Parts: sequence; C-alpha cells; structure tokens
Amino acid sequence: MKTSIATVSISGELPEKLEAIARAGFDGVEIFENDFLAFDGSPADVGRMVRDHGVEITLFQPFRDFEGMPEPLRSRTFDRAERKFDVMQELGTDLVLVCSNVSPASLGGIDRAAADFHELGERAAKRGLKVGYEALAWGRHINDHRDAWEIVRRADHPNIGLILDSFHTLSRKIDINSIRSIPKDKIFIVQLADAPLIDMDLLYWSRHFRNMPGEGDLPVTAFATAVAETGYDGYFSLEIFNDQFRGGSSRAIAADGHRSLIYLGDQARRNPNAGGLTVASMPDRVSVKGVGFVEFSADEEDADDLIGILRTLGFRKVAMHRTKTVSLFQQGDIRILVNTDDGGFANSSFAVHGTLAYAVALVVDDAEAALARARALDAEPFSQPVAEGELDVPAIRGVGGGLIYFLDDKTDLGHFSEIDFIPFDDKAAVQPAGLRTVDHIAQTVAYEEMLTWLLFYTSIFETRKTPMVDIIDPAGVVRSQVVENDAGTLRITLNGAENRRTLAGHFIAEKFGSGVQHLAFQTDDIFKTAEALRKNGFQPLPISPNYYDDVEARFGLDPELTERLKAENILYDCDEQGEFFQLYSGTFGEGFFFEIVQRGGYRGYGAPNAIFRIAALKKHLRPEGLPRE
Ligand SMILES: O=C(O)c1ccc(O)c(O)c1
Ligand SMILES: [Mg+2]
Repeated sequence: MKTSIATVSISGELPEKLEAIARAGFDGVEIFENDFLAFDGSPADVGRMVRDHGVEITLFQPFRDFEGMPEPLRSRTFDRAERKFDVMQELGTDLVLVCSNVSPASLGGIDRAAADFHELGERAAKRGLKVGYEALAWGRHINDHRDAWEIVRRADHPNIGLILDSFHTLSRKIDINSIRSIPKDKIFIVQLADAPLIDMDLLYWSRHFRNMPGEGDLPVTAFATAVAETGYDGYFSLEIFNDQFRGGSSRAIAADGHRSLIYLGDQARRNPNAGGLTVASMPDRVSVKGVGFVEFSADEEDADDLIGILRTLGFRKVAMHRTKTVSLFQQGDIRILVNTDDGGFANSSFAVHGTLAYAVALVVDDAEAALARARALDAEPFSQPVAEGELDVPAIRGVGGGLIYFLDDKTDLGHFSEIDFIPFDDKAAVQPAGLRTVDHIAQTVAYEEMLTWLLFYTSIFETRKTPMVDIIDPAGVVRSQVVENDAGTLRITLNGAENRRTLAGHFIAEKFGSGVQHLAFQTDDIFKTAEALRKNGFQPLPISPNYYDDVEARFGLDPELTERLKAENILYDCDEQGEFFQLYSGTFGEGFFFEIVQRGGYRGYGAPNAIFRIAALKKHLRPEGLPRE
C-alpha cells in the first residue's frame, strides 16, 4: 500500500501544500487542476517541485463532463482531453481522473459511454497515458461505481480503468461486496474519505464535510478491506474536501491524513482476506489499564496553592524524588506529582504555559510496545536525560505538546515510585476522602484540533469515541467528545473551544495552548467523601439553589436526597445503568478544577449538568465576568 493525498485536502498555496505533504511522509500527491492553475509556474515547474520533495504525482484531476456528449460537444470534449494530456506530460504524470458527467447535455447509455472511453483510451495510449473513471454520487447518469465499472469493462481498453472513491460509494450506501469481484489491475487508484453522518444533499456533504478516514462515521476501513481483497496493493489517496481543513494548518492536516492512512492500513491488514496489502506490522492498539500518575509543573508559589487543594482533597505526600524537586501525593490508586524543578521539560512547560498538568502516565501491558505503536502512527517520541539509576520512562508528546508516559508491570517501570523516589512521612493532618482512582481526564483544545486528537487517541489506544455533545457555556458553545475504553480505565473528555469568552476558551487563551483543564476522581460514597472534605477545609463549588428544585422535579427525587445534595453542592444525573453524583472544586489559576464523581453503572459524564457548573465555575474564576474581547 502506498499513501497519497490530493492537494485540495489542505490549506495554502501549492508550494506550502507540497511541503506539508512531503513532510507528513506521503508517497504521492494528486494535483488538483485549480491548485495548479492558481500557481504561476509551468506544469514542468510543478512536476519538478513535487519530485524534489521525493514525492510522486499520482494523478491529475478532475476532467469533467466527458462521456455521453452529443455532437458537436463530443468533439470538443475530446479536444479538451488532448489539451489536458499535454499538461499531464509536462507535469510528469500518466493518470487522469475523469469523474462522471453531470451536464444536462449528456446522454445516457452504458455502451455510448463505453465507446467514448474506448476512443479516449486509444488517444491516451498513443502518449503512454491512462484514464481512470470515477462515479460521482451525483453524476447525471452514472452515480454508482458498479455502473462505472460496467462502462470500463465494456470500454475494454488497457489504458482505461476504474477509480474508486469511498465517499461516493459509502454516502449512497452501495454494497461494498460489489468491489471484491473487480480485477485488481482495472482499479487504477483508490481515493479515500470519511465524513460525519449528516442528512444533507450529497454534493454539499461531499464538498464541505469530508474528513480523514477514522475521523467520521463511514465504514471506510471495511471499504478499503474490500478493495484489498481484490489483491489491490497500490495507492490509497486521500481526497478530502473540508472547509475547516482548507482554513487550517497545512502541516497539522497533512499529518492527520498520514496518520489516518497508516491506521487504516493496519486495520485492513489484520483482516486475513486482505493479507496482500503491504503494510508494516505494528503492535496492537494499546490497552490502558489505568492512569499511573498525573504530573503538574509549577513554581513554588503555585505549588503551595495546589498542594493546599490536594491536601483538602485528602491527598498525602508520600514520597520525594531522589534528585529533583518533585513531590508525590497519593490517595487510593491516584498519584499526583508536583514538579517545581528548575530544569528539564517540566520547567520549560511551566515557562510557556504556567502551572499545568503537563504529563499523564498511562499503565499499559508493555510500555515499549506502546511506544512502538505510537511511533508507527507518527507520534513524536519524547525523552530527556535522567540521572544515573533513575528510570528513562518511554514517552510521547500529546495534547498541547504535553507528555504521555507509558508504565508497565513487566519491567522496573512498575516500580517508578520506589526507584526514582524516597518515601516521605507527611505530618499534615488530612482525612483521606475515599478518592480511589482517576475517573477521567478532561483536555481542552481549540475546536479545530478536536479531530486531530480524536484520531490520535483512537488510532494509538484501544478506545472508541462517543458522539459529540454540545456543552452550553453562557458565552458560547463548547463541543465535547469522549474517548474511552470498555473497562473505563481510560476516559478522556475532549472539549473544543470556539471562542475565548467560554470557560474552555479562556483556559487555552491564558495557558497559551491546549491542556488538561480538569481531573475527575472516583469515590464509592460521595456523601462520605463530602463529609471528609469538609473536615479538611475543602471549598466546594457553590451550585445555584434553583438547580436543586429542577433536579428534584426532573428525576422525581426524594426531597430528603435533594436536601443532602444541596447541602453538599452535589450535582445529580442518571441513565438506564445507574445514578451519577458530581462534586466540584472551585477554580485554580486560569480555570483548572477538580471533580469528584460517584458512578454506579452510569456511563456518561453529566453533560446535562455542565451548563450549571460552568456558570458556577466562571463566577468563581472572575466574579466580575471574563473579559469581553
Ligand atoms: O466534487 C467534485 O466535483 C469531485 C471531483 C473529483 C472527485 O474525485 C470527487 O470525488 C469529487
Ligand atoms: Mg474522488
């Protein structure tokens, strides 16, 4: 399998697009005619520029409204084709994509179209060129790859073949089994695109909402697997028309595209019938058994405040790092590191972002295998010098440039807190509050980054994403989507902020980037926890009394329970599986906070309560309101 992407998929002028495409590691690029027309250089210049990057031109496209034209239009389309053949030869590519005719002037008829293609094949052959025919989902007569294939079959010419495009097939729910019987040498190239399921006009959906395989809801992997079952092992080429991508970062979008194809190839290769696909093998998606620790970088002053909150939450300092000023706090299975060291990555992170939970350690079966999987999926590895005798924990860069460490029990990594740390006897009088484990980690990102990180987490880790929900902030909408595993041992909520007046938007603006905005811990008894917290001097986030009237009526709660919830500022929700209780801290710094949850079998995250707690958090952060700009 070789990877390619169409220039239309990313933002910028042609040179910037090509730079980003080459840097992301693609083998090939489809040159879109408009990108080429808008560029000042000659076709030969473009061809040279592509090849200088070590990339191949996979095809030139699109050639429109060709087949089935009545005279005199028919002669003119052939003349047009000859002109494009000239350009292709100058560019240095031998394949052109002809998409099915949408012109009202075009005539139907499989044999008429086949005859046109036969003649085009003859002309192309004279120049050593090839023509691939693709059915647009909205083509006037041909809108199904099965019909396009029948035309190609009847054209019966070695220089005429089929181009498959997952969007056109899957958007129309065409049976992908029909692909399996197409001879592989008649499939000239395969284009891939995913899309979110939205009920709208096919053309509009295709031209504005496509996204990378794995980012949307279409069964693109099954499609690619059906293609691979023919024995096809050529290019899989991304052709992504997306308004947001066109305006986004060319490098980031190209990198996402490359990751999406690597992931798709890995999934397809695992199907025994698609074994002919040449894809490097890599370890399985990483199964996460839990959160090993969360590490904050801070200066002394912020660290004092943070440690103050941790103590009221019932955490005790149990160890000190041997060589760095890092303290380890623990409660139940939850470990929090507070790093105030004046060197190393933590310190650089602090210099840029201020106090922040900049690193998360995940416990996996095999840390080296996890790192290998992540690297195969283009994640950036991280390491820094460690003192003699200390552990060099495998790590990658994650959201906002922060770190994800991998710990396992099969090596010394499982004993990091004994190897790198010295026990500490905490004399502070704190009541343990029954906090057992990390329930979820909430990361706030810019809205445009949501798909990037969803793809990052779902491709590297054994997780799934839940549907997106809108969280209403008094100053705007924040989109929220969860990445989680079945066991509930990894739950990450991603919140995409569109403007800086929302709590989430304010956080990333003030922190100079994306990062962990809150940490949620689990307790088995929220009321007992609340009582212990009170004794520790914990200040819960005050919730409006109006909320409790509403919640009592909405769920038909026993008034006595409502009173207890209200007294402790606990929020309530439930689903078919069970009840859910939430208790929040106030904000720390520019909008970071802690959450405590009790979940029976409840699967969600209390989204219906978000509007109330956001209003309360904002009031806590800035009683006078966030700045208006
Ligand atoms: O939207 C279009 O017109 C268009 C053009 C060429 C393609 O390959 C395609 O999938 C769509
Ligand atoms: Mg296409």
